[in-house]
Amino acid sequence: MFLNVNSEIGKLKRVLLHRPGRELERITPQYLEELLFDDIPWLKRMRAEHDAFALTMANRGCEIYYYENLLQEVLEKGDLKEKFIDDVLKGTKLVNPCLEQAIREYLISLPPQKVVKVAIEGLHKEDVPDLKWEYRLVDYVKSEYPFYINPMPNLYFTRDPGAVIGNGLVINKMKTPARNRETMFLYYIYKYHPLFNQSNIPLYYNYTDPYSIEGGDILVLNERTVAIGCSERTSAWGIETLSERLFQQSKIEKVLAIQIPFTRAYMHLDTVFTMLNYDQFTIYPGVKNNIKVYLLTKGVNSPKITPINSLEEGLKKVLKLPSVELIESGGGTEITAAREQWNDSTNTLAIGPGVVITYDRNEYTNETLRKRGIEVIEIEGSELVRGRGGPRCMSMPLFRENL
Ligand SMILES: NC(=O)NCCC[C@H](N)C(=O)O
Repeated sequence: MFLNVNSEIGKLKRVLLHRPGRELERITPQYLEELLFDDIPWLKRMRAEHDAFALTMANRGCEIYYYENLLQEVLEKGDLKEKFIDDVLKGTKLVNPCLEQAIREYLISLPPQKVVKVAIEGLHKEDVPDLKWEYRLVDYVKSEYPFYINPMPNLYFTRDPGAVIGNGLVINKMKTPARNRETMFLYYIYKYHPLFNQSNIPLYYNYTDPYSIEGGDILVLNERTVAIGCSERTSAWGIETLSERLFQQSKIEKVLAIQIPFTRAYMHLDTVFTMLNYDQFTIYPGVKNNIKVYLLTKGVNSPKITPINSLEEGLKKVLKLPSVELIESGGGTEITAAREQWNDSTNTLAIGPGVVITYDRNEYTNETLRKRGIEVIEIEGSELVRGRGGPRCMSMPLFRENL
C-alpha cells in the first residue's frame, strides 16, 4: 500500500511537500489578499527553513515526496502535457481566446519540466514580452493586471488540497480560486503517477465536487473516526457529502464535525486544534467556548446527526477513552495565546505518538507542551509563517505506521 493514514499520530513514514519557489517572489502588496497572504516572505531564508523542516522528518525515517517532482514525472511520461496545459488555462482569468491560444502555443513549446514550473510560479507578463495576439477591448481595459497565469504561493501548504484517509484519498474542493490549481495537480498525480495509479486507491471526494472542504479541517482520529472542522473554508454540505461517502466506501463509521468561528485567523480547524498523543490534544483557548460539536453516523437516507455537549465529550466518545487532555496553547495568558496562535502555535505536526514538530517562535506553547510530556522538535519559521500556516499545514502525510 502506498497510502496509509489511520491516525494523526502514527509514526510518519511518507509525506508530500512542496519546496517554496519563485511563486513566493511574485507576491506584491497589492495582491496579498487575493493570494491569501498577509506578508511577503524572503524566499532564500524561507527555503532554508523548509529544507530544515524536511530534514527533520527525513532524519526520523520519513520519505519525502515533492509535488514538483511527481508532476514532472507525470508529464514526462505519457502524452499529458497538452491536457495539463489546457487544465491550467481553464483556471485562469484569460478572457480573450486569441491571447489564451498564444499562451497555449508558448507553453506547448516548453519541455515538461518548464511547464510544471510555469504552472506553479505563474506566468507574468514580463516573462513573455514578445507574445503576440489580436488585441480586443478587454486587453486594453485589463492591461494593468500583471499575470497571465497567477502564481501559487500557497502550494507549500500541502495539507489543504488533499487528505489520506485509511488507504484512500480525498481531493478537496477549495473555497477560493487562489488555491484551485493545487487540487488539479493532486488529481494528476493520483490519476497518472505510477506510485498512485497502480494500487487502486479509492477517491472519496474530488475537486470537481461542488461543496468546499479543505485538508486543514480533516483530522484522522483513528481507523474508524475522522474529525472535520466546519470553518471559514469547509462547508457543512461538504462535511455531510464526504461523511456519507466514507460511511459507504471506507472503514470510517463516525465523523466528528467541529464547528469553529468563521474567521481568517482560524481558517481551518488545525489552526486552533491538533492531536499530539493517544489522549492529548492542543487547543487555542480563545475558541474553547466557541466550538460546537456534532457526531455524524450512518443514517437511513443521509447521515444521522447528534449534537454533542463539548469537544472533550465528543473526543472521549469516539476514541472510547475515559478522559482526554486538552492542553491550552499560549502558556496561560490571553495575549500570548492569541499572538502565538496567529503564528501557528496550535498547528503542530505529530510525527509519532507524543512527538511533534512546531515553530521555535512559539516559546510559551512549546514550553507548556513539554511540561505535559510531549517531545517538541522545534524548527525555525520566521519566513514560512508569513503565509499563515505551520508544520501541519505544510505537510500531507501519505503513510503513517498503524498504532
Ligand atoms: N491548514 C492550514 O491552516 N493551512 C494554512 C493555509 C494558509 C494559506 N495562506 C491560506 O489562506 O489558505
